Amino acid sequence: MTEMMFEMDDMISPDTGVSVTTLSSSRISENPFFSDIHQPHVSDRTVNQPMDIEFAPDTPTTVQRNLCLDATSNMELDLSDEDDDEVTAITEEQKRLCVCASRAVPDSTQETGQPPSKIPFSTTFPSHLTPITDDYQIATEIIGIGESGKVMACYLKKNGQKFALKVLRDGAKSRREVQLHFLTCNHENIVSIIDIYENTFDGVKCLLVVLEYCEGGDLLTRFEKQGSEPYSEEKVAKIIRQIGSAVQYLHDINIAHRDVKLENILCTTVDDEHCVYKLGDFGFAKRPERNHLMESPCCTPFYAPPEILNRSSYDKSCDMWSLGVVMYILLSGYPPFYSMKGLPFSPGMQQRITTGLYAFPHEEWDTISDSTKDEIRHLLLTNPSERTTIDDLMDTPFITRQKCLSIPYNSSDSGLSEGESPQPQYFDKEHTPDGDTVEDMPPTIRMPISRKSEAKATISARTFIKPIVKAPRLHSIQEEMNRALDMMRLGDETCYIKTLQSSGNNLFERRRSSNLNLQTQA
Ligand SMILES: Nc1ncnc2c1ncn2[C@@H]1O[C@H](COP(=O)(O)OP(=O)(O)OP(=O)(O)O)[C@@H](O)[C@H]1O
Repeated sequence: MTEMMFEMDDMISPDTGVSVTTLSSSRISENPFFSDIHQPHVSDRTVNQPMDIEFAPDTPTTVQRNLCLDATSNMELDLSDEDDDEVTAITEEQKRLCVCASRAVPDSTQETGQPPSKIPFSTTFPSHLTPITDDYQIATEIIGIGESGKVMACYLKKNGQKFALKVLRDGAKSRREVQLHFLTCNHENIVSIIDIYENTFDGVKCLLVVLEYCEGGDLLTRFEKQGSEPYSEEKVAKIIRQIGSAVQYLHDINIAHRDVKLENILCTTVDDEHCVYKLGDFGFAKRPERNHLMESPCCTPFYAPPEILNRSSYDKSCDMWSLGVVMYILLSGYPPFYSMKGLPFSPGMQQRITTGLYAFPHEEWDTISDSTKDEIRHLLLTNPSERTTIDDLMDTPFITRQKCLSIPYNSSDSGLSEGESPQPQYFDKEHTPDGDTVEDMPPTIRMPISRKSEAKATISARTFIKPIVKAPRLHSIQEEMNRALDMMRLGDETCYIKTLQSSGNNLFERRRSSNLNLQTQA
């Protein structure tokens, strides 16, 4: 863990003083954080006037369209990884943005559909410079907490419709997040951006992103609420089909999301049957330069592919690995790679990820069809060039559901004859992952098979999970990991460095108080 680096979040968590407890929406009040709102200090910039939005309650994209058509404020970005030829005159960009936002948006009740046609790139996004409180009432209700802070509820004053509000500290990284999210959010399986505001609080410039509210919450919370009981293959196929459609759309226009995980999959409703799954949080999204591989470390360790942990160059296929991890978790209730000691990350876990060593333990996986397990194997291939591409995945029977899933388990998969239990094999010293003792390593199954060498692949029985070692519950690890990430996130761009006074650093506090004591004694 100590060797890993993650991108710094140059976002802030506005200290609203509001309790993290979710409050009932009936207790809406102006959030104190926003009561002190004032105009940005850049006075020579064209300022958006409050828009006269004709609001259609069930179609948030109408607001987006109106926002776009009304937009007069576009910020040019100077992102080092952007191609020069994409920086065009603001008015031209604006026109193109308006065209893209005015497109008919597919009916969100459809499970999947044709993604909108390709959209042009831009280095700008339309934003309001007026106080958000002109148009929205900010509630004290916290609807989610992430690395960048709280996501709050807000209500459009005109009609009381509920939205989610994400507050980002203004900076190159958050502008990239908003830009890439804005450009892609017309896809029905990507969370829609409704409005963007640029406001300043206590001298800190912020981007306030109003998002469509997904009342079903994030998939991790939802999954765990029902006890992390594995979902059926059909249900997982539905989720992967929809999120895969979003990823396909992103990859088509050369954007890697780089943080596909259960927390970033949002559910439009609490009702399973009508739920549409949407990809959110573009905090790590990146468009690699043409013919260039990405290098900046990113991702969340659970979902991070070997090439990221090894700090090698990587491409969009990192999203495919993460999709494989999502699929695995939803079908079993635990992640394929985890620390034997319940830690958020360990050298042993890193070694298993980099060598692609994971199991399909019988208890949960015997009832899962071989073809589905094969899809996971092809997603969790350590060699990114052999990994299933999104186009391949969207064509598989698992997604298209053209073939029957219930293929009986074949014990020969694990190299065992019928009725025979897997015999523990142990890593030799060379292969023992650091941080996990040899005793921690038993029964299992098989290494992922390269699609290219599939025909002649010998299935090696490898061992790594002791039957009694229960996969840790996701949330407890997640919380621990978030704490670790909070301390560790470093980026290739802007860093937000706390002052010594606000750092809460124990050593600093001790030295300061001993220094004070010395001064007092003197
Ligand atoms: N549009 C939305 N509707 C409902 N809940 C949302 C919405 N957006 C975010 N949330 C909730 O807030 C949480 C954090 O949101 P998000 O992932 O965007 O923030 P983040 O700070 O970028 O998180 P991360 O820790 O993944 O970097 C989500 O996991 C989800 O529970």
